[in-house]
Amino acid sequence: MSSDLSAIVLAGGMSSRMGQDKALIPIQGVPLLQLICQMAESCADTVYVVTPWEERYQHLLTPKSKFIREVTVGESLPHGPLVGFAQGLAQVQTEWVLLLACDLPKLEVKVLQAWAAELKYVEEDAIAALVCHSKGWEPLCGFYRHRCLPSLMEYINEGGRSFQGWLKQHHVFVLSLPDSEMLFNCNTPQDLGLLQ
Ligand SMILES: Nc1nc2c(ncn2[C@@H]2O[C@H](COP(=O)(O)OP(=O)(O)OP(=O)(O)O)[C@@H](O)[C@H]2O)c(=O)[nH]1
Repeated sequence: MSSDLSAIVLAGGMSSRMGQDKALIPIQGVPLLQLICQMAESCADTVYVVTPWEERYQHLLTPKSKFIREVTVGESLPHGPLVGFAQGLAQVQTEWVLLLACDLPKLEVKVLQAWAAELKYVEEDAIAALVCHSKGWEPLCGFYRHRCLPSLMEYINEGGRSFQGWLKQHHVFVLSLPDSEMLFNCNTPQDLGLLQ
């Protein structure tokens, strides 16, 4: 296991609320998925894009990114971000993984890098380092220890599909909430309108 950091970017959602593929929406001329991969590259050695649709995103790959093809596991795709994350994590070798959704247009490199620098202070028994807000943990913009995989698989195999439900069973290190809107999720055409 390497002590370096890798990143997983999830790009297997249906974007049903947006009505068009969120990963392909240009933000200042750059497709959102590509933008997220560029940000992830600023702190991770390798960026893994977990998706069932490699062909659709082939042209967006950045120099340090590669695909992990998501497969069905007895249920039709999409099976949700928790299963997508587990399939990605099973292929990754680093001690820590930065997990990112592909719909975070206000992500900030300097905050990701500051958080990554804090990982050396995370208690040994913590399985993740995440921001906590009023609705619970922010699971799709934070860090996970690779050794959370057995517990994650057990939770999934018992039918669990909720990050909050799984995280509730564990100790999680609290990352400082950024004093910006960088966790803004772009889910709907109205959200997109707020960006312009
Ligand atoms: N790999 C993978 N990623 C997923 C899956 N479901 C959601 N995601 C990703 O998880 C992140 C958050 O997704 P959501 O906004 O909750 O769901 P969505 O399917 O993209 O959008 P809606 O259909 O509007 O709910 C996005 O980066 C999605 O691409 C999945 O089954 N597999």
